[in-house]
Amino acid sequence: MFESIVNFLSPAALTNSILREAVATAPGSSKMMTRRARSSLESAAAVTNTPTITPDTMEQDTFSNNGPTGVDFSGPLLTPEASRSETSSNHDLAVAGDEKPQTRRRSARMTRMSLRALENLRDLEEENKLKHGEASSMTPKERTVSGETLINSVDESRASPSSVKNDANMNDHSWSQTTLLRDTTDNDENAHLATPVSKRSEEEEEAPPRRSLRARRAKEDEIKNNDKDNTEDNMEVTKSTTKPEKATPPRRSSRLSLVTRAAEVLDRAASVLGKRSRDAMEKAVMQRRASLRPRHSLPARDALGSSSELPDPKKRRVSDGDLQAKKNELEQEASKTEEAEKPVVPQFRTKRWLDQGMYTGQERDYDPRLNEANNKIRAARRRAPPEPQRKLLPLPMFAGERLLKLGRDFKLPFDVFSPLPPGQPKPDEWKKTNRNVFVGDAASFWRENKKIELSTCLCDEETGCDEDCQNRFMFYECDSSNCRVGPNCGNRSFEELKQRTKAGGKYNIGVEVIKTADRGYGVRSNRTFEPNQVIVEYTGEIITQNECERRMRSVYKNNECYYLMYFDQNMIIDATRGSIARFVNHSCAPNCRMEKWTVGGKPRMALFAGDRGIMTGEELTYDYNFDPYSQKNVQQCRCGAPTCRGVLGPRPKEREIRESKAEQKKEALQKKAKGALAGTKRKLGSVLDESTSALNKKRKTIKGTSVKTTISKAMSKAKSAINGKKAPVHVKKNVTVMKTTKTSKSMMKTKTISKSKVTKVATAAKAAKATSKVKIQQVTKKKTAVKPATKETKPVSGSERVRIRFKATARRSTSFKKGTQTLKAKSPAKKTPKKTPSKRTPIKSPGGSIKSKAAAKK
Ligand SMILES: C[S@@+](CC[C@H](N)C(=O)[O-])C[C@H]1O[C@@H](n2cnc3c(N)ncnc32)[C@H](O)[C@@H]1O
Repeated sequence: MFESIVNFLSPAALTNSILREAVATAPGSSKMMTRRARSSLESAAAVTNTPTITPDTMEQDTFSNNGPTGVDFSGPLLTPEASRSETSSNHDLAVAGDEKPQTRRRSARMTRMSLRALENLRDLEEENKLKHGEASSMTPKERTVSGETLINSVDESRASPSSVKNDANMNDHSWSQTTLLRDTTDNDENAHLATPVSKRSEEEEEAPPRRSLRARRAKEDEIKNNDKDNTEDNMEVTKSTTKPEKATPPRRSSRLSLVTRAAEVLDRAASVLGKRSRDAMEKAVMQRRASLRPRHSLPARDALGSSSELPDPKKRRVSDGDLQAKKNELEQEASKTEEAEKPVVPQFRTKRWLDQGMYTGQERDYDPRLNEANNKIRAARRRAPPEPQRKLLPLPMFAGERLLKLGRDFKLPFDVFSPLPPGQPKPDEWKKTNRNVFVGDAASFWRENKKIELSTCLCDEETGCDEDCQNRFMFYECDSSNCRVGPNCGNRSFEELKQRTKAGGKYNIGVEVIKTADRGYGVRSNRTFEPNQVIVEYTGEIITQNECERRMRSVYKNNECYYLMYFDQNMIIDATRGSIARFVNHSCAPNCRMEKWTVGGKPRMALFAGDRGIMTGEELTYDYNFDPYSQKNVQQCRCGAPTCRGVLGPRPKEREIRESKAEQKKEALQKKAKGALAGTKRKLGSVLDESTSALNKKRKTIKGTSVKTTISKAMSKAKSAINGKKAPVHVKKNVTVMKTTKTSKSMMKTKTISKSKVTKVATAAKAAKATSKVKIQQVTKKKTAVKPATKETKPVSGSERVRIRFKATARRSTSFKKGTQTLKAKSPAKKTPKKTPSKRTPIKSPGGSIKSKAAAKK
């Protein structure tokens, strides 16, 4: 292999070899040379720009010009020192000019081969001369210093086969570096330059074999035969060097590297041999000597820390500064790699243990009227030193002095008790309003009832406004204008609702929308409600009947759900845009009631808990008292109650009865109206228009009685009540217009509202009973002096006040019965809807419908 490389790399050496063969084939005549050999030499010289060593030139050079050796080679190459110096020099040049040191080594080998050939020639010459009796030009001493000696000396110095392999190792450095750099992170041991090639190279450096020329040539032939076979393998190896893990056999890569290097060196040798001058050589030698430095200045192999930095004989000549910089660089890379490989330790948040559970608010100065955020702010303001955090949950019974003294509703979080199922949809097309809004003509049609506003209950602070409260009977909410009890009054539901909802939060609002299985959306409670406690107000747009019919024809004609409800004064409340109460469904066995109350002189609707109260998570329902007005609008009821009527509204049989009775009434009224039009005196309460509206119908059914008569009757009843007689109560028989409810209040209303001519007002009896506590003889004596309460403007004495109240109560009781007539008489006819709606509207009546209907008649 060595020989083949030498021949391959050095055409000059090849030339000399051929020359030597030529001479050997023609012993005895140095000048006799075959034409073939000469042409070979000339062609070789042409390739290498080397002067052809023909016998002529050889004779000229050898014997005339250059002393004993007679060859124009650079002197230092002939000694080991010179050889080493040139190695260093070439290396330096290579570093400076990006050249590789192999160039120098091959020139040395070429020189050696040339010398060897020249020595052989000289030996042959000598022998010829001896044969021909010529004196040898060489001294015996010079003969000993023959080509072999020089070759040996060169071999000993550097140019041994091992050094060639070492060169191969150098050539393979790029491969080794690539591979070993990759291996650095995997295995530090691999980081050393302990590749098989380098190891072998080192071993051979330690004990370089002295092979004979013949052995080398034999090996050369053998390698030549193998070279062809290995060429393809070498190419594959080149590709495989880019693969990180698959390290190719070092021998293959050395060959590959040698082949590539050989191609480079072949070109370089031609240029170097042709251009290099003696001066340049001497200069290079001088530089090389200057660059020699003691080996101990190099860092230890281990200290380099990376296989790519492990020094080989050439690398050690890098300056200390470069090595240090390289070392630092590698250390930084290693540290980066270590950092990158460090496992990421997740940062866990400190667990915050619960110190309060379902009994929220018990451990704090908690105001249930405020929400959590405001309570925190409040607590922060009031709390001077920070309270030590409790380690244990306190028992509810030891909730604190404040709880024992003041008391507080137990609040189980509704979402803990009954969480909403996941994925609950929310109604998207819902426009919310929490107050009534008058739309269109409704504002001009509607007016406050100032008379009722002046009603004042007779309750005192001891009893509060309990079930006997006069205002409560009348569905009037107490306030400062009609009640003297104050905050302890129990008849201020809407005020309580206002304060509760103002605090905010789901608990305070108390209801939330849910999606039911088969009835669309519904409403359920977030908390418990006591019996008859207000839950949520029903608000929306207040519209006239005409507007309602218009909407039904155009806007809601394809709707399945209607949010219409009778309100007040022939008005309808449309909660299509309204409060959350619009989602409350119907049930034939409801747990809530819808009631209309007068608050501050204005009617308002609200949902109240039933007599059983409401538990957390219950769905809220009330009886729609639905009046479909048309078979087409009848809807199937899915309330699931055992007493379910099957449809929204009354049972079909009931409805038929209702409808037939309504027809009869209608006909009777029409007859009366015709009679009136024919010249008969028209009575109050007769038909004003031919509308088939339910509201109109209601008005038509009530016959008028004079206020005077009513008052006198009420007074007589009051007297009899005072004297211990029971006031006669006539229960209404006709249920077509009004429906009864289960509450005592509504029962009372039911009794009071009747179309009977002798309607007796239970409230009058109640009021009379209340006034029986005071002496009312004066009242009876001076009853003609009683003035209407509405005109009372100046302060009056206590007895007078009682008297006035009595009269007011009597007037109210008559207004239930005949208020409609009064209002009709007072209200302008043009404001009353006159046209009969072509299509009846399915409108709900509130649970407290009797009262609301009564109010509507006023
Ligand atoms: C005021 S809305 C109630 C809220 C309605 N469920 C929704 O999704 O908007 C009245 C409508 O609800 C439906 N509904 C209410 N209660 C029902 C019941 N018990 N059975 C069947 N449908 C009912 C009817 O379609 C009715 O027209």
